[in-house]
Amino acid sequence: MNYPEDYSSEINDLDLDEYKERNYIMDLENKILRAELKNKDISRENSQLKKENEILKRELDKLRIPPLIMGTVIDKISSRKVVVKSSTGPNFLVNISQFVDPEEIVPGERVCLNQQTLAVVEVLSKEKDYRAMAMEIEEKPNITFEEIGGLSNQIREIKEVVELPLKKPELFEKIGIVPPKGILLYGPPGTGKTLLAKAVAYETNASFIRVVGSELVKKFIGEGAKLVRDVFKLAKEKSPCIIFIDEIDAVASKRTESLTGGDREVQRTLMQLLAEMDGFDSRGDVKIIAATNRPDILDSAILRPGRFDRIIEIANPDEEGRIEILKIHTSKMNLKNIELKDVAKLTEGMVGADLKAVCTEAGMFAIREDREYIKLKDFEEAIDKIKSKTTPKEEIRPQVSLMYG
Ligand SMILES: Nc1ncnc2c1ncn2[C@@H]1O[C@H](COP(=O)(O)OP(=O)(O)OP(=O)(O)O)[C@@H](O)[C@H]1O
Repeated sequence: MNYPEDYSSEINDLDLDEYKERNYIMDLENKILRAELKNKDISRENSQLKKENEILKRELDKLRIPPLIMGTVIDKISSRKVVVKSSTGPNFLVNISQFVDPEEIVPGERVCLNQQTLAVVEVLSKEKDYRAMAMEIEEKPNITFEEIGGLSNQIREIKEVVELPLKKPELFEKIGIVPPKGILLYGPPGTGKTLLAKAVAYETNASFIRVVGSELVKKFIGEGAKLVRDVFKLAKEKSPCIIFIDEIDAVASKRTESLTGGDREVQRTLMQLLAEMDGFDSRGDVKIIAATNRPDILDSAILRPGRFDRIIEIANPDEEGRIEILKIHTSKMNLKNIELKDVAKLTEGMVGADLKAVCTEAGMFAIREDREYIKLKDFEEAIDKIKSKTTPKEEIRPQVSLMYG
């Protein structure tokens, strides 16, 4: 069919308008798609930040909770009033907080008192009692030496002084030497001291009890020495057992002349620790591993022979060490064109805990970009992020005179 000329140009105009409109719609659709992707990204980041916020809030709450006083119920006067013998000494007639079921409170029960009001705010069950007593108990921690990077010399030494006496005590008897009772690991935070102690427990089929020095003396006022006694008692029950005392400097720093109340508490706790160590047989199947970031402030009494008489440095990892640690933490990650040597070069000064954080963070960068593999750029960004959060770790060594009393 033939159209008059002016009619066909009308169709062309129509086509052009339609074309423009379609382009405009496509443009809008693209914009919507990009906005949706951006929105997804932001909400993913938002939920990540929310999670981080939750964790930080919980940490803050923990820090805000004032220490509680522990005590034992002696007598129940009425449904909401009891006499409690506090761990600090005196007996108190106190109220039971409305959050506690008064039925649970019977004479002999261990309870926690609020420091200000002295009201009973918590009842400690036997199991909870131990937990609250700053002990973390693991029947058999699931960490092997293969999961620890860059510490092969230290692992060899630990094997000699802890594993061998536990596995072959008769060897020491035959030769006629006494294996060390305790070893002290010292080095910056996050270098793998706890990891090492756990791996020793795993390799020797021992249970693992972890106590934190600062919690022994600060969590429950007046209970430090009793906690130490309980730790050793429990270790004997659970033997073979590794007792791991983290932050030992909190209970074993050099004695000062004038003692405040808090210092006296620390002193009592330290004395109990020394007495417990002196009292047990080094050929037995309880071994003590202590850790500190501050060997320079330790009281020489704890380093005497028969106590912590092996001192092992767990220093910042060197480049080889960092490669080994990175290998461990990236073993399940999908890496593309990455030489761990290059990553190790960029992470000078970082410890194991930082390197683990770098690996996780690099993975997060890939996820944020909806990628299923991780590239070097993710690591570079992750390193920048972790470096901006951490301060360089100082190396502090024990004074030689301290090492041998
Ligand atoms: N040498 C290492 N090899 C592999 N991973 C490590 C190493 N060091 C640290 N890490 C990682 O960092 C985490 C924290 O390390 P760990 O708790 O053992 O350090 P730490 O020296 O005990 O620190 P702190 O002094 O703060 O208690 C470990 O769970 C592990 O994931």
